[in-house]
Amino acid sequence: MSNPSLLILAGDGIGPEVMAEVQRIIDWFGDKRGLKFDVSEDLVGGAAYDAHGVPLHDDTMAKAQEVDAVLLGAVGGPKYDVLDFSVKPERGLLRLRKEMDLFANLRPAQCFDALADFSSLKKDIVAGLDIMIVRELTSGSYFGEPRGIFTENNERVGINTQRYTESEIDRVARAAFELARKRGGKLCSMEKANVMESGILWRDVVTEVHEADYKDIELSHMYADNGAMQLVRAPKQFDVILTDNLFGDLLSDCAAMLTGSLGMLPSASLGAPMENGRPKALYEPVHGSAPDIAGEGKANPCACILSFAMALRYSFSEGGEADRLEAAVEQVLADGVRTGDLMQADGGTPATTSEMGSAVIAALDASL
Ligand SMILES: NC(=O)C1=CN([C@@H]2O[C@H](COP(=O)(O)OP(=O)(O)OC[C@H]3O[C@@H](n4cnc5c(N)ncnc54)[C@H](O)[C@@H]3O)[C@@H](O)[C@H]2O)C=CC1
Ligand SMILES: CC(C)CC(=O)C(=O)O
Ligand SMILES: [Mg+2]
Repeated sequence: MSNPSLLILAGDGIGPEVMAEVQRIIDWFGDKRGLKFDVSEDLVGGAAYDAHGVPLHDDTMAKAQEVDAVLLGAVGGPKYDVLDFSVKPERGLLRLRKEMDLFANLRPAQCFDALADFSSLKKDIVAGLDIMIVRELTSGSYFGEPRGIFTENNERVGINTQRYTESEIDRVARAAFELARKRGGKLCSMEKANVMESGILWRDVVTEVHEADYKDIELSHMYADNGAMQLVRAPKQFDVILTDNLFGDLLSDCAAMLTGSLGMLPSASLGAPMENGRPKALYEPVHGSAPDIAGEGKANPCACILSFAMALRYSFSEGGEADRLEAAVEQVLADGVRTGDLMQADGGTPATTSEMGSAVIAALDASL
């Protein structure tokens, strides 16, 4: 039988820096655990634009459709801000998400004990925090038509459209209810049903799905603005949060700071099952290309490393190995190893991106 296939799209800014550490960890699993992958690499975002004049080449898109999973670093950067929106780096990522139909974006926010002091909130509010944000990823404001910058009455008008169909809400709601069933049995759905028709439909459909198939789950609804406030007031009231594309983007960056740093947050973008029964999948950190620290060896690779742990769990049925990798990251943090984003007042050991990667590998070795 052939090895499972992985396509690595490191992208821009700190993307290649954090992905280099993940590649060392992939090699470790091959050498030490006999878990070998057929790894190929390609370009996305600004890197693809520089090479091909488009943020995602058709050949790369085709490869992404064929592999068992895609790992992505990050896209974008100030160099590309002047580009027409149709070829901006971020469009490459949006195209991947849309054409792979990765409708459920799982963004766990977990506060490791060693980082409870780094949160923007008091330790007792975040210690032990473990929530899962399920963000709809292929529709809503980032994809709705019409979109563009038009001229009306001699002035420019920028338009984006928040659009959701029942079936789009239904499928992501089911994904979130299934997760809630495996976790704490609680789901909070967030929208703005008070001021948006798409929010009214969202609330209706989530309620219908609940009534039909998930009555064992405790369902609540919350306006997303209150949700943002509750998330920083008392985050442990939540288990699974279900929300749309735009609100999910904002709420998950907000949740990042509960865990200590945006550099800690992984994500899995999942679609419908493939022939092998595993979902179509792309794994990527929640953070972007961090141009302010790119090229300096300062980036925290943990978000990308933990995204690979999610790949082990969801794409390769290797829950035990995912646990091993997550425990290694937790151990390294407990040992006080700190990239710059985690350096505050606890006098930990400063680490570069690659020193953090080496520490995780040492912890993996110690786990054998
Ligand atoms: N999935 C993706 O590829 C995403 C791409 N972007 C793009 O990235 C570019 C920069 O966007 P920003 O708004 O600055 O967001 P960002 O997430 O790149 O950075 C925000 C802040 O967090 C810090 N940060 C992020 N990741 C870090 C890490 N691993 N270790 C240490 N510090 C980290 C950065 O230094 C910066 O101060 C833009 O072009 C944006 O469109 C933004 C978000 C997601
Ligand atoms: C396409 C991305 C740049 C949007 C974003 O910030 C995200 O998905 O987290
Ligand atoms: Mg974002």
